[in-house]
Amino acid sequence: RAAPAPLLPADSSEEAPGESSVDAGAAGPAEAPGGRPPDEASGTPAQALLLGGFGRSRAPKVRPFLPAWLAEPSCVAKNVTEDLVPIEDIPEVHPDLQKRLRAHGISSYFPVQAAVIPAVLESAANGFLVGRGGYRPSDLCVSAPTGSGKTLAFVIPVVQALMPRVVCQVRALAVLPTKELAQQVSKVFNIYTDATPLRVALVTGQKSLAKEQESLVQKTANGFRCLADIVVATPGRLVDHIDQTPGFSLQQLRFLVIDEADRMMDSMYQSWLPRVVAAAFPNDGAKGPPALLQRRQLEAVTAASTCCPQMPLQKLLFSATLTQNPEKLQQLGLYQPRLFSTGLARGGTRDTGEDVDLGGKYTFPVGLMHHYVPCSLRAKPLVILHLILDMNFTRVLCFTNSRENSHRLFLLVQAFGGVTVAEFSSRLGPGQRRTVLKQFEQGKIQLLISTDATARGIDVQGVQLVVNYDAPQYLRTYVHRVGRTARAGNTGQAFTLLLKVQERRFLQMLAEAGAPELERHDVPSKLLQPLVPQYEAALAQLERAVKEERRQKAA
Ligand SMILES: Nc1ncnc2c1ncn2[C@@H]1O[C@H](COP(=O)(O)OP(=O)(O)OP(=O)(O)O)[C@@H](O)[C@H]1O
Repeated sequence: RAAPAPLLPADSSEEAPGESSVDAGAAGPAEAPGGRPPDEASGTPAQALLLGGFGRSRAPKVRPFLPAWLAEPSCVAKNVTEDLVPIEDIPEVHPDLQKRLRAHGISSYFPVQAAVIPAVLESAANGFLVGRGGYRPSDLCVSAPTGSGKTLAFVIPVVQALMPRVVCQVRALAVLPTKELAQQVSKVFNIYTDATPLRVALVTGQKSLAKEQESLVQKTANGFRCLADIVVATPGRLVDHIDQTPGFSLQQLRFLVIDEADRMMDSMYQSWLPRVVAAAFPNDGAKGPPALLQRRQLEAVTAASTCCPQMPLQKLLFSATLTQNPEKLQQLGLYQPRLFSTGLARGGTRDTGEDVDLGGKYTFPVGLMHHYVPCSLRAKPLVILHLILDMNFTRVLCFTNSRENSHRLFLLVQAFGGVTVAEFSSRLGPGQRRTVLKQFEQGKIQLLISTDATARGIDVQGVQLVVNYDAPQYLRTYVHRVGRTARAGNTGQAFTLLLKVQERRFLQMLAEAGAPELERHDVPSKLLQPLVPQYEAALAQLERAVKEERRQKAA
């Protein structure tokens, strides 16, 4: 079996954990040190069949060759407790916004904010209609750990850049993968636009299309009036409005924020971006002399193309797990991109050929402690009950890999009693999901059992513990799940329950990602024993509940 060497191993473990560790024995001939072909290096004649020598050795790791902007990012400190920048040290931020920040208990910027806010403000230094010196500003990509304050890193400069606008038009669009996340981001925009004339609209499908249309445009005697400066949307609903809302125009769009950018590039979401970009340019193409500041589809940058200032469409990408795969990033059509990163750069640059290794593949919050619990399939529910009942955690977020698993575990814990428990998955309607999250935030729910619907971006204060009841399949999923705790400089714990067969691959996947070593946490059976009688009664009750649900479904 000759496995081709991965072109871009930087992303491989994300898609298929463990596959990056191809052993040399199976991988076929690899190049020997010094670049000689293997036969020559070993002195073995070509075509010779080697008997014995079955020792395994690791195939040399292929280093990705990255474009300079990816290989040489602007480095951002990752410790949000140490590298704070007092608000007054960034005087470019409008005094009203500074006041608002203080009113919300923020006296210093986190490192990612201190780096990104001035960069975005600089690109709008001459007003939002043209970039500095009339040139189109760079698109920005930001890769920083979960809970490091990426939301404010775009909210503050976008609000400030749009504050002097005279006519209401959609000038900023933030696209997020889920309704809950979009709602969370629109809340933050609302806080900072509150005392300004700017209006924020949320389009996620939580309300009817007609209701959302009413918040976007108003019919007038001679056309339509725009009612939103900033639109926060999920991709599907956004495309619905592009197609079906008369008068909804993105032709004045100045900022396109793509939060959770790696997720938004996944195949299921891909088609929304070309639709938005097409909607941001005039329909009549590039024929005829352009009107002042009229945007034209980007061609080669030449003296002629830069002499007519046009309103830029600047893309701002954010994620804790931003891909380094240039092919994936290319789909976004980034313009002279700039990367801010807390430790992503690896790979050679064309100029120096040197490696820039800033640590692991992704960075984790400094206050996060990672553990794993070796256990059998049967003991899993007991282990989670032990963690909650005996270790006194009061706000626990527990992830499973499917909504069925979430539901059953929820029914089981509920039947066991003694824990306030709820589930969160697509089984619930949007309204119910909102209520559950609110109750969890208010501390009314001790254990929230969830699918990956809450794995990304959701910012719930005070989560002390994340449990991976089912081990996540992908590295990215792990990063986001455990990132629901230890946010904004707080500490937190993450426990992953691992079956014997999962242990080696999982630990290897995390080691390759640069996660701090997972501490092994054994739960001896004598600690679980006292829970067994009540647990068995709960199992019997679960069986009855599942049968009843099946009966109701069939009826
Ligand atoms: N400068 C600051 N000082 C104190 N708290 C802050 C600051 N900036 C942000 N926060 C708080 O930190 C928390 C995490 O911020 P945010 O949700 O923006 O993180 P994030 O980097 O987007 O995380 P994720 O990758 O999980 O989406 C929020 O509760 C936010 O209010």
